[in-house]
Amino acid sequence: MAIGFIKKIFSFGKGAVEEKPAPPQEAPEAAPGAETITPAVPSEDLPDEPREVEATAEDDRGAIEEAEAGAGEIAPSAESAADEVDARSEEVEANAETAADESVAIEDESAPPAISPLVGEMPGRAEGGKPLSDSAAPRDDAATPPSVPSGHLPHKGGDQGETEATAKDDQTRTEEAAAGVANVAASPDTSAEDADAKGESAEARSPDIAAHEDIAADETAPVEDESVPPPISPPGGEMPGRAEGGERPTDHAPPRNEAAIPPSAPSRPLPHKGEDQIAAAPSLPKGFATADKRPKEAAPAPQPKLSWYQRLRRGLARTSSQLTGQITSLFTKRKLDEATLQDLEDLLIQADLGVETAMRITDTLASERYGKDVSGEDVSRIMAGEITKVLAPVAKPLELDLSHKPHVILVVGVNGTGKTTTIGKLAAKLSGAGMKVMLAAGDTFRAAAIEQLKIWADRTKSDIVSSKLGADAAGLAYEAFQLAREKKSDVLIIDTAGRLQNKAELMAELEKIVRVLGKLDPDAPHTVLQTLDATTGQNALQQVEIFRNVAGVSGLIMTKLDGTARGGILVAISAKHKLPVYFIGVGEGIDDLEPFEAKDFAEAIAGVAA
Ligand SMILES: Nc1nc2c(ncn2[C@@H]2O[C@H](COP(=O)(O)OP(=O)(O)OP(=O)(O)O)[C@@H](O)[C@H]2O)c(=O)[nH]1
Repeated sequence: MAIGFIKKIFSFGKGAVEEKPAPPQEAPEAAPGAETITPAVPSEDLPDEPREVEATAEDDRGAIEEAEAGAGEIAPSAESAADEVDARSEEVEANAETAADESVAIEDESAPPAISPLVGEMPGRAEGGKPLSDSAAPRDDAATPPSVPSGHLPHKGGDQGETEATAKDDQTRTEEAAAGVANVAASPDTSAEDADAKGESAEARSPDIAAHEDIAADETAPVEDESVPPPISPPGGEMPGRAEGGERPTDHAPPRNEAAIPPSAPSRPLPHKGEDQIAAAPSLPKGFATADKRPKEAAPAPQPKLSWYQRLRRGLARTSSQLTGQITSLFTKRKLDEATLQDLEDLLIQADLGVETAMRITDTLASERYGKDVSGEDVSRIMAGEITKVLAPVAKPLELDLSHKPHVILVVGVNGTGKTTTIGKLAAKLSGAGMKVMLAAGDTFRAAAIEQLKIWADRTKSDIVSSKLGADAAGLAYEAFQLAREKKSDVLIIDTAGRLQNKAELMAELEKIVRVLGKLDPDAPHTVLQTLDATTGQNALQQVEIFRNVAGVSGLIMTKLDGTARGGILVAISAKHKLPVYFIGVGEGIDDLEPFEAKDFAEAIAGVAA
């Protein structure tokens, strides 16, 4: 009986193969030695195109055994449905024949009957993709694919040689086949069993689905609960003004009578759960809203950026506080006499103000207060006045002669004094005013310097001329000048490598740059800017001296006055060299460059209250 049935089942093979070709040809060799059939391989693992199959005899034997076992199981019920099965077999055969016409692969296939029937007995597939075995949960998708592509089946001996199906694939297919047998037997019998199968299917998916449903149920529950009016509306009723976001209580609702307020009266109709939730939300957020509305004193307020003047004052605070502290202690309970004046002069010189400025201050103080009591405030006021007198003549704007096209600015200075940064700041001001600016990366010693200037050019929308590392800086300056002329730039700013003023070779190179520029225009460079680091102190005086001689420095910019500056030196430099001081740097930002103001600077150094 079982054998006869299997034979019939075999005849499904062709049709079934069309739907789901199995790894067939090895099947005949299958011996009842197969011990296990591993869980199905997901359909994705099944090759869509012919691929090498390497089936082991053991696997196939397993498949056969499984199939037989399946058939055996089927037998009792199948007997009663034998006619239907037969009819079904014929149907499938017919389908198989049709498929055979359509598929050469299947025609050629020497699929052994033992396999085909198993595959063919996947009614679900044959009948519209119903899962092979609903109970084969893990297979689901894997079992669903109606067929292994026909190309997967070995057509010829050569194909067999090439086929290398994994044991897993075979086991999968075999398992499917076995399951199919069960289904075939069951389905003709009663549709009730189908229903059962579906029931199983539902059960099979149930773990997942049930889990989802549970979650859904869990999620739904609170919604349901939230939609239950009593817990929500009482707060609304109790605090009508707050519950509904400030809505006034209804006229009929006694303002403070909780019992009189309908427990479930929402402020507006809630057609469905979603809105219910939204409507319910105000009752919860009330607490949160209150929390949100709490003053945000906990969050640290962002520190407002100090003005440039505040930064200047802070930067010069060390100088000024040290100075004023010493001055105050000097003049406590002392009348102004010669010894006191000498002590004051020493203090001012130590503060880098220079001998000349120190003497001006003491002379003025003596003329006003000699033999009288003197307070620290008196000294600070006089000091600020005298420093202002020194600085005022040098506090000049940077003049640009735009008839030059371009006005060439050469920037020089010791390493790290802020040349490149200052160039960026200047470019920002100029291009911001609508001028056409070109930058030249004349610091060819450091790759980082070139990159740094490129970034500044990018930020300030300036043109940039650069060359490779180690290139001749003078040559680059020359080319940049030519290019700036061609492009009709208003201003060309040339960066140079930082160099110590005592390095003769580097200073000679700087000289060469100036000379080369002069070949294109005798007046070029039209401005030679030297940057001075305000934290340097006395050394800055010497720097100016030497750079002025070598490069013809025509103006100064003091940088880093926002740091622990020793600004007194600028007074000494100004008094001695009388070079214009155009700007001061008060930070690393693009806007942290301020025109130099003598009075501000003087008062900051003298510690006069702002
Ligand atoms: N705080 C502060 N830092 C500044 C100021 N100006 C420049 N700097 C910083 O000083 C450092 C050196 O600046 P650069 O512009 O690279 O100096 P440089 O003269 O071009 O340096 P070299 O190319 O080595 O000669 C950088 O970290 C700048 O951000 C300023 O006004 N204030």
